Amino acid sequence: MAAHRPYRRILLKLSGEALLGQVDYGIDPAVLNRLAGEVRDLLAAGLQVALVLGGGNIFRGAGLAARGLDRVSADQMGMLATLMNALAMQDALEKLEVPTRVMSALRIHQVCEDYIRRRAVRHLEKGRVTIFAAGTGNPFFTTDSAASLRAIEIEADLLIKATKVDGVYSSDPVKDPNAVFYPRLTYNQALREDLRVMDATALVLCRDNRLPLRVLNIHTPGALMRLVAGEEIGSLVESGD
Ligand SMILES: Nc1ncnc2c1ncn2[C@@H]1O[C@H](COP(=O)(O)OP(=O)(O)OP(=O)(O)O)[C@@H](O)[C@H]1O
Ligand SMILES: O=c1ccn([C@@H]2O[C@H](COP(=O)(O)O)[C@@H](O)[C@H]2O)c(=O)[nH]1
Repeated sequence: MAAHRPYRRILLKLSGEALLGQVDYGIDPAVLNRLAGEVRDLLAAGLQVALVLGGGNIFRGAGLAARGLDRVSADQMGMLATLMNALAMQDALEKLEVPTRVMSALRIHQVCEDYIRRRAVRHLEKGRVTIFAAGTGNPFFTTDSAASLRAIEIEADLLIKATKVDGVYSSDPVKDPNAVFYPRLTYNQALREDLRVMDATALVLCRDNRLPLRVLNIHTPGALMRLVAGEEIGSLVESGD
C-alpha cells in the first residue's frame, strides 16, 4: 500500500448528522464554526479544498420514505437539505474571510452556481473552497456517492470522509463494542465484509478509479491538519493490486 505523499487537492465529505452537535435538529453553530476554521487551516496550508456536506441533520430520503413519502420526493428533499448545509458552511467560511463557491447538482440559480466540472476546477485553482451541493442530483444516491463522484471528476488526490466514528471497523462500532479497528484495508475487503461505513456504490466508484479514501472522526479537533501533515489518522482504504 502507498506511503504518505503530499496532497494537492482533496475532497472532504462532512457528515450532515455530525452538524447536529448539541442541538436536536439542524445545525449547531459551534460545530459548524469549528469545522469552518479547520477548512480555513487546510487552505492556508496550500491545499485546494472541495467539500461535500451530508444532509442527515435535516432530512434523509430513506427515513422520510419509511414514513410514507414518495421516495423520489423524499430524496429530492434530502438533496435540498444538503444545499442548506452547504449555504451554512459557505456563510461560516466567509465570516473567516475564506473565498468560497457553492455549486449545485440541481439548478437553483437565485441561490448558487450550477455544477460544471471545468468551472469547479478553476475555482479550486484560484484558492476558493468549492462546496458541491445537492448530491449527484439524482434520487436513490447518497452524498457519499456524490463525494466519490466529484472527487474523481476533479482529480482529487484523496477523499476524506469525516464522520462520527474513528475509522473503519470490522462491524459498526456504535452497535458492537467488540468491533475491531482497521487502520488500513482495501475496497474489496470493505465490500466483501459488508463494512457499512460508506455505501457500496461509493466504495466501487473509488475502487475502480483508484481514489484513496481516509475515514476519520469529525469530532477530533485538528485531525484534518494532522492528516495532511503526514500523520496516520483514522483508516485508509485503497484499491489494492
Ligand atoms: N464497519 C463499520 N466501520 C465504521 N463505521 C460503520 C461501520 N458500519 C457502519 N458504520 C456506521 O457508519 C456511520 C457513517 O456513515 P453514515 O453514512 O451513517 O454517516 P455519514 O455519511 O457520516 O453522515 P450523514 O449521512 O449524516 O451525512 C458511522 O457513524 C458508523 O456508525
Ligand atoms: O445524490 C444524492 C445525494 C443525496 N440524496 C438524498 O439526500 C439525503 C441526504 O444525504 P446523506 O448522504 O444521507 O447525508 C439522502 O438520504 C438522499 O435522500 C439523493 O437523493 N441523491
